[in-house]
Amino acid sequence: MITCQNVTVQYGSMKVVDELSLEIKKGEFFGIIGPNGSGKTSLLKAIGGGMIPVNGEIIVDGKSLSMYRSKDLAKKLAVLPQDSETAFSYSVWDVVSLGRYPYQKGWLQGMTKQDEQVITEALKQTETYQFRDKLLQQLSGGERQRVLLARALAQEPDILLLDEPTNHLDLSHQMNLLNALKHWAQTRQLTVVAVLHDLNMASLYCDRILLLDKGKMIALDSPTHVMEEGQLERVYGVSLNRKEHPSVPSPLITFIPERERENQLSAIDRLIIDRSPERIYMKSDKKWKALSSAVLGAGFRWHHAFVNRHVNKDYLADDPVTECKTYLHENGIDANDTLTMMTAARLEDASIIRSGPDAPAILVMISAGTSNAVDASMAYKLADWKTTVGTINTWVFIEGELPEAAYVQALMTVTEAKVKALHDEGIRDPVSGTLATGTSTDSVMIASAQTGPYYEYAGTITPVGKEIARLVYEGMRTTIQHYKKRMGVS
Ligand SMILES: Nc1ncnc2c1ncn2[C@@H]1O[C@H](COP(=O)(O)OP(=O)(O)OP(=O)(O)O)[C@@H](O)[C@H]1O
Repeated sequence: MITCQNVTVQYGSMKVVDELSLEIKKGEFFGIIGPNGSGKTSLLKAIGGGMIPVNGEIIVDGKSLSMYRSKDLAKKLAVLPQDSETAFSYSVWDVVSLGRYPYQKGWLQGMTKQDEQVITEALKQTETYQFRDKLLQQLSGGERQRVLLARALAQEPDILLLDEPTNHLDLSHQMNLLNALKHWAQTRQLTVVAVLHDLNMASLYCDRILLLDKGKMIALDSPTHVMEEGQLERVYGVSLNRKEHPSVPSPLITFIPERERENQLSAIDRLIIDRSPERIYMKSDKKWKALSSAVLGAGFRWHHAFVNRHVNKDYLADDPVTECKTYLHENGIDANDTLTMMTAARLEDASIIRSGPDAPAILVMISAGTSNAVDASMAYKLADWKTTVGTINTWVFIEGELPEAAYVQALMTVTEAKVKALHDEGIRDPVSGTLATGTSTDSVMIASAQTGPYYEYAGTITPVGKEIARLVYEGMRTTIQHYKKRMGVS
């Protein structure tokens, strides 16, 4: 529907769009992204007929743009420019009426009933109908933006060109506008070409995205392919992370601010450890990114503080989360920011050990009781609930930067080392009599400071994985030996 063939746009001798060739399909939501000055607006202006390329050709619906009469082009294509115009002394109704100009036959011909219907519909679609008698100057920036969109819609175009349409709009109006554009593209085959600065909005709404840099095409593809971390970092010159959107299959881009000037002490040395029979409490002035199955703060979360709380074997609360928050509150600990686990195991037996000087910097905490030890392969034979709670809680703090996949590998490494330690300590499932692989209520946390060396993987083949495995294995054995000694078993 729109074809650009070797299009070059210049200001004086400066090329701002450089030999660009592309096709935009009917009914497509097409995004243009790129840094400031990369030529997005210039390309949009050229497609809208507002700038004439010095080279190449733009074809709209099989006809060269240069062959269109201006009224015919205005019926086909409407533009929402970047800067709000300053025709402030017009009423909103009059501004939107201008959108009907291409349909008027003579100078003095008034509005037809149909024109009025189209204007009313455009005002309603953009939620500006209530402003129809107001002057443009009486509206806010975002309301004016929506009136100008209504004017573009009043042209009843097949193609809508929008330059940063969400500028000035609050979150709900941004979403409303983009949802409406997407809906019109899908239901009315409206072709939407939008310059967008917000990469996540572009990722969520566009069928395809053109990434421009210095007037050249860097990529033109679906959001999944264009939103490639390295490519965006090169073009925008910033550090960023790509994640997956939690509920739709679109990439999400998050930016990484320049790091705070790092304290001379390592993140592990900055952990203050407060240990008593009632709890093991670690806190830091620095936040750690943790993946855990904790009672409070489970999943991936950032935390300043960590609590491993001892509870009695007969602990029972209808709502352990609320009970846990109350406990923290009563002890002057901020519940919002504190990862919290519980264990019936005695904390006197717990091990807190640190890696050696030549290994990756890691701190491990393990508390363990094994009265409810279980062999996972026999667990289906057990009753759902046993009152004897032991629980092995394992914390691993890693001084380094880990991608999320490495957290999962670290989790496997911890589990493997734990199972081997239980095996070598001869811990058995009291019901089946077979060797235990854990207890029935174990919990685990992997935390990384996200500063320091980058560890792409954390399986047992890697130096960081080897050290995690060694510390967890040794710490687990020591803790279990303390437990056995106190219980008087060998
Ligand atoms: N009227 C003009 N005269 C001369 N140079 C211009 C003019 N308008 C834009 N330019 C230059 O052309 C280049 C491309 O500008 P353009 O507005 O197309 O970029 P953009 O990608 O839309 O940028 P932004 O994200 O800042 O809106 C820039 O270097 C800009 O300075």
